[in-house]
Amino acid sequence: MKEIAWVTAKEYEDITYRKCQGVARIAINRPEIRNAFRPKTTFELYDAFEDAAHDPKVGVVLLSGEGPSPKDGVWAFCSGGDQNARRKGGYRAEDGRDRLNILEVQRLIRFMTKPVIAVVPGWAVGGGHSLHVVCDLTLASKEHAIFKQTDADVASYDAGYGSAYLARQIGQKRAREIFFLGKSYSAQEAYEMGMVNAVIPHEELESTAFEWAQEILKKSPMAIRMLKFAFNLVDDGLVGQQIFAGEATRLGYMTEEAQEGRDAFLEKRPPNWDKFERYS
Ligand SMILES: CC(C)(COP(=O)(O)OP(=O)(O)OC[C@H]1O[C@@H](n2cnc3c(N)ncnc32)[C@H](O)[C@@H]1OP(=O)(O)O)[C@@H](O)C(=O)NCCC(=O)NCCSC(=O)CCC(=O)c1ccccc1C(=O)O
Repeated sequence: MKEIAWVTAKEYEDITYRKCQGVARIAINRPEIRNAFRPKTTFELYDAFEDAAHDPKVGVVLLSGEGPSPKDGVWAFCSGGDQNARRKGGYRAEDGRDRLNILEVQRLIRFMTKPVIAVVPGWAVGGGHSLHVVCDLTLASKEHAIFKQTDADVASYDAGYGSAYLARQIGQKRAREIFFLGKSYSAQEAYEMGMVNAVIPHEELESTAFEWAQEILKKSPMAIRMLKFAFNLVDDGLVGQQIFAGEATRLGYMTEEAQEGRDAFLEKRPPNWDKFERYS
């Protein structure tokens, strides 16, 4: 198996952040508690995703979990909100305020122009399950990935992408079963349901994810972002329309016609539209 020459992009406490050949890899690094996230983790995830979103050299992001746990050797992608940090108004941050800021991370994954691949080496549970759902693609460890929704066990409910969008992926009956019963599903079962793209031998999981990213990087970045937002549009309502239309505006800005509009304003003259085709 070829080693990937990851270079650390930034040091954090709760996550790792690396880059290599157009791919960014962000991983939660709290393996002793199955990579549960506290507000600090989500602040760091947001910061790293923002960097990856705006780095012109990055075209694909991998989201994963470090492991295995030094305590018992078990692998995890993420086990959701850290229940130790949970208070009445959300998850207690270092500033003493209670937050639900994983939802901001979900939106960034959803709305960024680049595909995000969930690389699931072990448990994907609760809010960790929702995180894989919101990613564009999911690759799962054949031996260690387990998918489970425990939200209702701890009186939580991701009522957005984690549940309703999951139902768009695998159907209403299956999604309701996952949430209402909270059973564990293997990578193969998750694949058969349609919420996992491929089941990969654990040893090859990361290299396969990297290869998938390299395949995506061979495609037109414009086509990839238009496709991502086209896939999102129908489920994202007016925000989906806004984002897709924003990309259409970007393409419009690239035309001579749009440049004539800008130039005419700057030159304090009426725009000359006559030279542009009025397409039927
Ligand atoms: C993940 C398990 C199924 C793994 O089981 P197992 O392999 O048997 O390991 P354990 O012995 O249970 O766990 C090892 C160790 O880790 C600790 N731990 C595990 N998960 C968590 C956690 N989420 N928080 C805190 N600690 C955790 C566990 O206590 C053990 O510690 P020891 O000291 O070694 O004993 C199993 O661990 C499990 O079921 N975990 C809990 C899963 C869970 O219920 N997660 C929370 C779901 S709710 C949620 O995620 C909401 C967050 C969210 O996305 C959201 C949704 C909607 C609005 C807002 C939000 C938001 O912003 O939060």
